[in-house]
Amino acid sequence: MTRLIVALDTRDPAQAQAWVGQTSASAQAYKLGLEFCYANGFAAAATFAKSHPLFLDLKLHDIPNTVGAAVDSLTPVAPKLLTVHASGGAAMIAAARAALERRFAPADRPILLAVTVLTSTDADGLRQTGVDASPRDQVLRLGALAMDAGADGLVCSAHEIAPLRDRLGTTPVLVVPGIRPAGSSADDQARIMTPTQAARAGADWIVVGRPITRADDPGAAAASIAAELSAAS
Ligand SMILES: O=c1ccn([C@@H]2O[C@H](COP(=O)(O)O)[C@@H](O)[C@H]2O)c(=O)[nH]1
Repeated sequence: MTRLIVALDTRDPAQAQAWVGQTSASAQAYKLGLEFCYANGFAAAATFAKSHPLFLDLKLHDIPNTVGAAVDSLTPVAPKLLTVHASGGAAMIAAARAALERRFAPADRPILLAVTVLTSTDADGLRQTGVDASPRDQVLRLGALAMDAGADGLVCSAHEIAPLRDRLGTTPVLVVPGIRPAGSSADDQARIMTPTQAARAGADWIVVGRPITRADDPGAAAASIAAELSAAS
């Protein structure tokens, strides 16, 4: 069954808490990322993680020593899921994994996710960064590298779930943003699918922000997405 993570993309803790109150019957976890953590600090994220499963989406990307040390520093937050950028390379991902293993007992260790190609990036966007591969091929390349280096799973778009499963099997935890219910705006996302399509493709988790948080009734929007997921599973 595909589970729902609601992205609490706000700098206002009261707003984040209000969205949690409206969606708690439908969501299995919540994402806090750069906007919330830069505004409120990691103590606020740690407090949040004590009462809700937390996807801490920091997308770490630096030299291996710095990323390993950053992951060490995040120990008090104890998120359920944590992201690094796969394009940081194998040594960086291995350093993040080693830090998590040093700091957590196996049963409590956060799930280490490698972000492959951002869901806001299309083939043109990749080309502008000097990558001539299609998003699909680049996701497969980075996904294999990240899993070999010690990631537990990958962040990808729903378009890449089937090819990733073909290449890497069922081992990677696949976390999928770029989700848009039928008829809703893509916003700045380029590689999108509906909740039903992502669930049918085999996403372990989907991440949904604006289609819920900018809805007139966030609770109803989350409930409708949760209903799609259970009907598709
Ligand atoms: O490739 C990625 C990686 C992370 N995200 C994050 O997911 C949510 C999506 O929000 P929407 O409002 O539903 O577009 C957001 O917090 C991103 O930082 C992503 O979109 N793509």
